[in-house]
Amino acid sequence: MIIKEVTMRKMKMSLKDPFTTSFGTFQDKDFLLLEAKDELGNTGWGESVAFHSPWYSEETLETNLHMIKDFLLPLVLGKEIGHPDEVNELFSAIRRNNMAKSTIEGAIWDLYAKRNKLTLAEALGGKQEKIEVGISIGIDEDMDRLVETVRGFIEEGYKRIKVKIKPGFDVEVMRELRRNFPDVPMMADANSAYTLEDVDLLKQLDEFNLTMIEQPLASDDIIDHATLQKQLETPICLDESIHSLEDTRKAVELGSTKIINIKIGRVGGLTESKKIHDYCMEHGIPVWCGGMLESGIGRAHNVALTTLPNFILPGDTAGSSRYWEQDIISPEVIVEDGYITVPTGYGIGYEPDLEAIDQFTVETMHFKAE
Ligand SMILES: O=C(O)CCC(=O)c1ccccc1C(=O)O
Ligand SMILES: [Mg+2]
Repeated sequence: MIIKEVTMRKMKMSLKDPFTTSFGTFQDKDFLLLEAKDELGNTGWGESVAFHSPWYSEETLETNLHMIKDFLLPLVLGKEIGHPDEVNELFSAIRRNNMAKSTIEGAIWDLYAKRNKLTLAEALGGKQEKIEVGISIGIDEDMDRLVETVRGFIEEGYKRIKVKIKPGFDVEVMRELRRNFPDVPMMADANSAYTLEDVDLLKQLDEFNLTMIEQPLASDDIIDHATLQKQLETPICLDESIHSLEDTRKAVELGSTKIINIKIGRVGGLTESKKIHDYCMEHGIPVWCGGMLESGIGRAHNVALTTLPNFILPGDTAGSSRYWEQDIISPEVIVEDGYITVPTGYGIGYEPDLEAIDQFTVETMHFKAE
C-alpha cells in the first residue's frame, strides 16, 4: 500500500467529569486524530494519546504535531509499505516520540486491515471475541462520594476497580474501599508519586489483597522498583517506565515488575505492543491494556489489541459513556456485564462519526505525497 494523503485534526472534547491523578486533573481532552488514505482510497484512523501538558510523559499534542508534520510523515508518505510492521523500521532513525509514531502507525494498521478485509484484531492475530474490562477512578477527596462512585461502577459490571492514590490519599482510602467491597478485584495506581523512603507506607497496602500496585515510584525508574518489589507482597505493575520491548525485558530480568500495563501510544504502536505481549507471554508475565482517556478511535485500537491471548487481566478500556456525552465513533464502545464484544467490521470495526468529529475539530491540516 502507498500512503497518498493524510488529514490531521486537532480535537477538543470535554470529559463528563474531571479526572484527577497524583500529577494533575483532566477536564478538557485535547488530542490529535490522523486519517491516512492509500492509493485505492481506503482510509485508516489513528489517535495521538499525548495530552495537552507534559505531565504523564514528555510528549504533548504540540510536540506530536511537530514530530508528525516535520519528521514522521515525510518518512511514510508516498512509500510502498507491505505490512504495518515496517512502519517502525521507517521511523527507526527518530528517537522516542512514541506517541507521535503510534498515531501514524495505528492509522496504517487500521488501513491495512480494511484493505485486506480483516478486523484489526484478526490482523494482529487476536482471537478473543469478548474482552474483560475494568475501570480507573480518579482521586476524589470526598470519601463517601468515592465509595458511591465505585459502587456504581461495580453495579455496571466492571470486573476490576482501579483507584488513583497519592501521598495523603492512600492507605486509609484503600482500607475504606476494601471494607465496603471485600471481594472485588481492586488495585491502586500511584503515577510515580512515591519514593523508596515510603517503603513502610507502601507495605501497609499489602493488607488489602490488591491485584497490583501500578507505578509507585519514579516514571523513569526500574531499579528502585526492583528494590521495592522485594519488600512488597503486592505485585508491582509498571506503566510510565515501559517504552519498549527492551525496557520490558530489563524490568522483568531485574524483578522490577510482575505485570505490565501496555499502552499502545507509550510504546510506539501496535507492532511494539505485540512484541511486548509475546515476550511477557513467554515469561509468565500477565499484561493488560492501559488507557489514556481516549476517544472512540484510540479506544477501538485498545479493544483490538486486547484480543491477544496474554491480556489476562481486565484493562482500563471502559465504555465510551464513562468519558463522553457523545463519542466520535458509531456505535460507541459499550460495556455489558464487564465485557466489550469485539466488533466484526473491518479495521477498527467502529465507524468514525464524521459529524461528531467535525463538531469537536479545532483545526484541520492536509498532507499529500509528492
Ligand atoms: O480510563 C482510562 O483511560 C485510564 C485512566 C488512567 O488511569 C490514566 C489517565 C490519564 C493518565 C494516566 C493514566 C494511567 O493509567 O496512569
Ligand atoms: Mg497508570
